[in-house]
Amino acid sequence: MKVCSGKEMKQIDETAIHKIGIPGIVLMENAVLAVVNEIKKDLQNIPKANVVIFCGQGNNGGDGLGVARHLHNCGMDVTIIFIGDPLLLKDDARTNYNIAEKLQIPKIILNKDALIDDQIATLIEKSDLIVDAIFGTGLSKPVSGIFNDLIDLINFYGKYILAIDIPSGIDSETGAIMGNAVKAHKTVTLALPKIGLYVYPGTEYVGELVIADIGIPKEVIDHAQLKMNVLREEEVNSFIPPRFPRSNKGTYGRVQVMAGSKGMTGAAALTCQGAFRSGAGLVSLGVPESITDILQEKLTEVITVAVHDEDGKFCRESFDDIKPYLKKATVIAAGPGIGQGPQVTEFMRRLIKHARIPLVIDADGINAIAKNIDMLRNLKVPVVLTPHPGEMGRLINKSTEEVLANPIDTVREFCHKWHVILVLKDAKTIIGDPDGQIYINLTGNPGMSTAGAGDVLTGIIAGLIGQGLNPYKAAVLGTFIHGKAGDLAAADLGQHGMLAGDICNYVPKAMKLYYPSS
Ligand SMILES: NC(=O)C1=CN([C@@H]2O[C@H](COP(=O)(O)OP(=O)(O)OC[C@H]3O[C@@H](n4cnc5c(N)ncnc54)[C@H](O)[C@@H]3O)[C@@H](O)[C@H]2O)[C@H](O)CC1
Ligand SMILES: [K+]
Repeated sequence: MKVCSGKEMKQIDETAIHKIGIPGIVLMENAVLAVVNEIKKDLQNIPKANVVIFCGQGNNGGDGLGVARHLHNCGMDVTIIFIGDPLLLKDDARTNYNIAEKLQIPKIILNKDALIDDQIATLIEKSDLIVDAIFGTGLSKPVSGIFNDLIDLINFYGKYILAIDIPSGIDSETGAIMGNAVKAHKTVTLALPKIGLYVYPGTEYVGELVIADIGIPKEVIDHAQLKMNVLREEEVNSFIPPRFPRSNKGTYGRVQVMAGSKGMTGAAALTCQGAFRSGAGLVSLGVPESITDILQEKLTEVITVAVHDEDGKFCRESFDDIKPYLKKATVIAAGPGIGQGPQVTEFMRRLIKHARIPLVIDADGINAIAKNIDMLRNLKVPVVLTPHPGEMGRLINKSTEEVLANPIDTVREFCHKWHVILVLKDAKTIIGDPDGQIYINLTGNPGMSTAGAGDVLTGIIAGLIGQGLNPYKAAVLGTFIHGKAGDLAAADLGQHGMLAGDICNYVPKAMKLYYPSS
């Protein structure tokens, strides 16, 4: 599903109004009715519920004023708290204000210099529900003064809070908290979800997210050519590579894994298992000679190929040994547990230079690239890199903090510059492609912060590419399934003790949720 910034939403809104001819008040009324619908569900067991609606002087406030009218009509006890100057209201918001005034819905007007007295606190304390319609996508500067104090007060009483479009105080494009923000239990976002609802820290203020259709034509949304996306549960099935009744192991690809070093055999094993668990037909593991026996012992289904070894690590000559096997493979997964050093870097350089099938590169494979970024020049095949923020920082000579301060732009710029697919792993993993498309992943949990989880992801993505999925879709689906497997593992075992191997073992069940015939 497409996701947008406030600016993009405004543009879409204007196209619907001015080019298509849908009156703005129709869109606002659709928004209002969607919010009212949610409120009725939330308050169904409370007769004559007490609702306080905080309204700003923009269109978000206009939505809130419309909601006040409908709830008043249903017999609820509604109070509007309007912050700002009613004379500055425009168009549709003014219309809803005038209607509320004619209906004499109880209202308190606070100008921006007003003092918040006990009356407001008492109203909040007595309420069954608070509606936050102070700011929506039009938030343009940090929240201060009376707005800041009101937000503190709204959050203080622990009442059920429903935010319209986006909790007031969150930047719709970056998810930044602009000084202070309403901590909602539910957010009803209008038309398309806003980026800031999915990105930290804003995402922690959203509560349950409801996406409300307000009648903007599909054509208008398509025309906007939005680049931000989330993969929603109902879309997953269309990404999963099919199983065919008449097929054999060759149908589902051969993944060539290059992983492991002395003391790091587990990384190689998990990568191979990740590939198999996501549905790969064959997995072959190229591994430094001295640790081959250990991996043969660990891995029953995997073919192992011993390659030249220097101090238990891959080296320049390892590539010559693996070259004949690359001809038979569909995709390469390289990097987990390979360690560091000049020989490892040289191995990675040769692998990237000569590969003629897609590559998925993780961990020390990425560190090798960071030492010699020129390896990424003139790529002839799709390359998927799966860095965590630290590895990402090394790729672009920035600190982890700098990467985390702006993860989406970081991904976008790197993908564009180097023509690669990037999976920036974090609590909300971001997946970018060279054309500027970005997915924010919504699955996963803190239990997945455990050694080896990344190796499993590398294997899953490679396994999906092996089954014929295009590498970007494989990166998006692989990240989603990896997170879902983690969620299933956590549901069964709890977050504290789950292991990377558990995540791997739940991958088949995670895929089965979206491909039930398997
Ligand atoms: N998605 C749609 O198609 C529809 C959205 N609707 C709603 O409209 C808002 C966006 O409305 P807009 O008027 O552009 O902005 P806001 O209401 O968010 O606020 C603007 C208002 O607030 C002032 N302001 C901004 N930041 C601050 C600040 N930090 N301190 C004080 N004042 C501030 C600004 O100057 C303006 O006066 C969208 O979110 C939806 O809720 C439509 O109702 C339906 C169609
Ligand atoms: K709001």
